[in-house]
Amino acid sequence: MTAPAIHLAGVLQGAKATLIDLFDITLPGGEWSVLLGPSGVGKTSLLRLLAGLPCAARLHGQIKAEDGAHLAPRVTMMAQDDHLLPWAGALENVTIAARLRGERPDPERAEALLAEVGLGSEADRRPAELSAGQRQRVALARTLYEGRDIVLLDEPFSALDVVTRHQMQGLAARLLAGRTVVLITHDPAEALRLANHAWIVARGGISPCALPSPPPPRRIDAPDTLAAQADLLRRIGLTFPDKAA
Ligand SMILES: Nc1ncnc2c1ncn2[C@@H]1O[C@H](COP(=O)(O)OP(=O)(O)OP(=O)(O)O)[C@@H](O)[C@H]1O
Repeated sequence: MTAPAIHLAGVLQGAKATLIDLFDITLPGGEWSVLLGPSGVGKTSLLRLLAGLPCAARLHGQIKAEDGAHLAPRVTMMAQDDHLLPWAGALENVTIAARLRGERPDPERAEALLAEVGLGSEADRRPAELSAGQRQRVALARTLYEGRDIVLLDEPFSALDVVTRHQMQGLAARLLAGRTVVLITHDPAEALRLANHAWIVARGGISPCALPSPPPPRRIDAPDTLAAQADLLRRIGLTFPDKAA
């Protein structure tokens, strides 16, 4: 089965007020869709609803795979918190979901993924012995290990230094090619590097953003990428003074 498109439509309702007013979007199958928007607007809530996880917000509307099959069994989500088991080493954490499902783990594949995220020599170290960025890379390896058709990434590279972040973006783009990926980020450069499609999430709804024509992963220093980044920054509310202050 190929990675499906996802249709999301409706109104996202928070505990006290509407979070996102009427939206109707389709996230194309087998490509990266990036969601940007202000803190607290409801991006993580949307991802949790997509994953079938408990959520304080309610969607009055629908989320469905365009191929009609159930979403939840085909989804894996990398949350903002790494959610690593504190008593397990990095390698065990990569295979934890499979083991909880009663599946036989594949340590060679897990080791290869840990090596890909630059942690080949840290396989036995527990989360408390790793830096925040290293923990985030273990969580990325765990997400990649799951091998699902639909991959939800909630600010997956936020704890990484700029060079490691660039490497992990390239790795994720390569290893998740052909999957339906939904990425939340606050980083316009990251959005422009990775997005096939980008959306701005706001109280008034969800609207698409224009992207440069070269396919991702794009060069972050290309002139059209930099111009699109300035446009995106304006759209998410940054104002540029005419002269440097
Ligand atoms: N467990 C919860 N109980 C009650 N309200 C919650 C809970 N989690 C989130 N909220 C509220 O729901 C709203 C949307 O939160 P959500 O985490 O989806 O926003 P977000 O756009 O992902 O923000 P950020 O970019 O800061 O991660 C916020 O107003 C938040 O305060």
